[in-house]
Amino acid sequence: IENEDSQLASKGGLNAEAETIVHKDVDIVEIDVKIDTTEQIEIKATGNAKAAADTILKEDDVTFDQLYAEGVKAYDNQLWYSCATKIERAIKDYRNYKNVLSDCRLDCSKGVRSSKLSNLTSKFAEFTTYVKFLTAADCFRRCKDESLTTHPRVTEKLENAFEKRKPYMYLQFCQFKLDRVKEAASAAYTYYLSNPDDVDIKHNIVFYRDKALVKESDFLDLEIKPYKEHYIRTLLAYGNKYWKGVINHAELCLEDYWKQDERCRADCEAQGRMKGNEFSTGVADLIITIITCQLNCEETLSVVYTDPIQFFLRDMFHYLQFAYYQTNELEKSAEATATFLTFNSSHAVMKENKELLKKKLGYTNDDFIPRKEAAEYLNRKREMQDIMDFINKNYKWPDINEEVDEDEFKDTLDRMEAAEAEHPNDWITRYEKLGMHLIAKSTDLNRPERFVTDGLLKEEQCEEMLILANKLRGATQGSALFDLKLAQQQLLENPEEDFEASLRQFIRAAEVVKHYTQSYLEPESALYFKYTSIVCWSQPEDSDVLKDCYPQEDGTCITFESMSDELFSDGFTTVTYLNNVDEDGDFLFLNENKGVDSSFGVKCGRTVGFNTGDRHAITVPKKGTKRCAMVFRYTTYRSDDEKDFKDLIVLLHRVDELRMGNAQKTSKEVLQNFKERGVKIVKNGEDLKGKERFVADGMASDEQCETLRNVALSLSLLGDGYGHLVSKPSFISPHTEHERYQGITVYRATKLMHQGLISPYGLKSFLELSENARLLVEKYFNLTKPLYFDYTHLVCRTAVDDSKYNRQDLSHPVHADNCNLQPDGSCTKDFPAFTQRDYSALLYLNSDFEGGEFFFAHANKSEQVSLRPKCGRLVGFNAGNFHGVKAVKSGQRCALALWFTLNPNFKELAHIQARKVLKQAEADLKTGNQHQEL
Ligand SMILES: O=C(O)CCC(=O)C(=O)O
Ligand SMILES: [Fe+2]
Repeated sequence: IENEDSQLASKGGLNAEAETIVHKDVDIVEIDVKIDTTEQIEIKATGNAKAAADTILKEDDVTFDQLYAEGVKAYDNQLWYSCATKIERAIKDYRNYKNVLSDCRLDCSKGVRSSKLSNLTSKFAEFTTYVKFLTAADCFRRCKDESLTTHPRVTEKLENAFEKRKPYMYLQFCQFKLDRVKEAASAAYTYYLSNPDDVDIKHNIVFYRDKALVKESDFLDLEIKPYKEHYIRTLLAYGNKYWKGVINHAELCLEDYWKQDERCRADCEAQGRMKGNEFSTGVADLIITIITCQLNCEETLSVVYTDPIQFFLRDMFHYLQFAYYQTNELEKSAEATATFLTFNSSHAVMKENKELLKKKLGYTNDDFIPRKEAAEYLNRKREMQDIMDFINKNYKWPDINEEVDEDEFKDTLDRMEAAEAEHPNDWITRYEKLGMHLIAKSTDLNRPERFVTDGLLKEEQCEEMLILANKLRGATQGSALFDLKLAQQQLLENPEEDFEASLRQFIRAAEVVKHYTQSYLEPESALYFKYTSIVCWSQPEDSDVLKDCYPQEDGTCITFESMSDELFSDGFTTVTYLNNVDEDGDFLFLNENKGVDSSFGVKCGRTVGFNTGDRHAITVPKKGTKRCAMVFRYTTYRSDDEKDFKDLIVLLHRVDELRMGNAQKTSKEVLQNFKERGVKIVKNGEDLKGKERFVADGMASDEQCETLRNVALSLSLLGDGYGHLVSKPSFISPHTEHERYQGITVYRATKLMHQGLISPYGLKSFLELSENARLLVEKYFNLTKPLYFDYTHLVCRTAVDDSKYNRQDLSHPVHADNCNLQPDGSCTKDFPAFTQRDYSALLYLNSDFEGGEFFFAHANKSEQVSLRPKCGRLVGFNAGNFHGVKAVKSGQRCALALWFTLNPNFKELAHIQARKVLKQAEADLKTGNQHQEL
């Protein structure tokens, strides 16, 4: 029989764990305990009169709250004996108290103990639930009253202290002072297990071991539960190949485990407090807290030392299976096998073991019956998980300001105020969601209107913008400048498409930064561009030119005296960096004494905003390094709006029209051409119940589908280690946790081809299929203006847990691609939707998966018509149509997703670059040249 020996052995017994506690050799001569006693002192608030009375009360009547307070007092007074006994008794009484409560919960829920209300019934359904609560409450209170002679005063703080084993810290010290070193060592160890990060306790343990010479085996966990002890002994016996011992302890471990699990779940009822005064919402939220707590029991109980042990419960059946096999109790071994497999049915080793047992016992599958307790346990766990999955998807969680009661009201107000300060307005919050993160605001930066925000440009946008920076005009004083005048001139001379696209990127980036700035500043009137440029700084040839002046972001260098001391009412500046500068190159906000108020490093996408009159400077980067940024100036006067900016836009349109006009073919011609190549329109708008919709088959061959699928998956083959090249693929789908979602853009694919990780053929297919799709959509809808790629994404969605779950969710919820679908069914064309998208298409690459149908939907999100994807099938539609994707229940669904725009400003630059790179690669292939760096 096989067994993952190494895996089982490496679970680590007592020794392995003990090492982590005591290995650090710290030299301590005197034991040093720091205990903050202030918080315990206030526990004594039971009142002096009562405390005095307690001393004459029978010992049994004193409860842990008082015992603990008295113990701490004795500690303060250095009465070590009293301290040790009081604290020990407090611990015992607390344990007893907790046990009574969970016994009561269990007895009441099992009906072992009845309530005086048990005869109360109602024929009305709505009262049955009430009666159930009433009966349970009555039972619990009576039980508590009967079982506890005196009632402790328990606060949350006190309970936390006991749960975190804080009394053991005192006990440890008092025992030590009484020269009971072994007891002290165990108390210290017990405290350590719940507070493994506590440095003091680690030192003390080292002291006990090295200086007081306490044997490792004498460090006992004084709070250990029987099942944990049996677990440890199971492992020890297993290590010694003492199979009878393994069986004995593993069985005892499980027996106690089931009891502890029941208790743990029952104790969850004490979790959480009811919020608000609305019955249904208060109770419902509480129920969710309870279920969440119950789902955590497995992890809580699997902590034997300081961390949860993975597969603790499941692996007990592995030990049992193996031990029973060794002692030739094959039926029991088979039972353990069956039980293990209910935890994990696809465990390879266990499956092999099962086959072996089948042969030996002449068993069929039906003879493998798991243990009842385990089967029940797992059923319950799955049920709870399903409920919570469903809740997480569909439940309306409380809003912040919903149902606040008096006490909480102030707190809520404070929180709202804080949130308000955090997010100056709603726009900024929305930007944050897009990864644009405000890292410092004016209140942090000492002067009004200053801010620093990260993430305003993506890495690829920076790269594209640097292409423009490379066309910079003459260096004066170490800075060089690119402005829109120069851009226009160059475009006229040489209207290349990639230059055109870079300029469009620049304009778009400028618009984003302007919008962000305006949102942040909330000026009375709108902001207009006054000046837009790209400035790069590097060390000047002659370092003297920077000697008596402060280099500025706009490329100038001025004296401190010529800096303005006043903020302008109508001038604002932003600087958005285009590259990462590792050393130097910092941005500095200055104060009136020439000092630095604050400074920031330079990285792609970071944006600094300030009033144009504000004092600032930069440090010039070290030799050989360039520091580039887009520098924009704004005004609040419309009449000052930058003329160059507008002229450039007009010019770009003209250049584009000219190029497209030359290549235009009629729709009829193009569609005929597609038909001849085997493309068939299989469904039109009428079939699909919507105006601008169609389905075409034959848009890709099996071979092309396969090639594209490989391109889509090439990223995940990379794994880590290419962090500089690819951001980690997002493995969990943004839409559902039941699917993995991997995608690749044209930009990434081009980079990967350059690295030799995707073949030129792969990239070529990617571009060709995209272009065919674009052309078909443009011509099918008979558009009179050219249609451009806006964004192209090759994506696979993979079911992670196969069809085990009866999934209620969608692979992609109903949405439109260019607006925000509102609950009332309307769709608003505003931020953060990609409003520039006019048409969408999906080219499917395979059909060997379950579920995953595409569907068009009504405004209320219900299904209208659905389609099964298959290789070569294309669905094209107006981007305003509502649509979604059903759950991918098993297997992997890959598609080429394409979004198009009629606005040339949003042209996806990556296609143009990719074509260029590909052309070069093909030429190189012919001549046998190596690729050159991008
Ligand atoms: O994959 C599909 O069928 C549709 C995906 C989609 O609608 C989207 O990504 O916006
Ligand atoms: Fe979509």
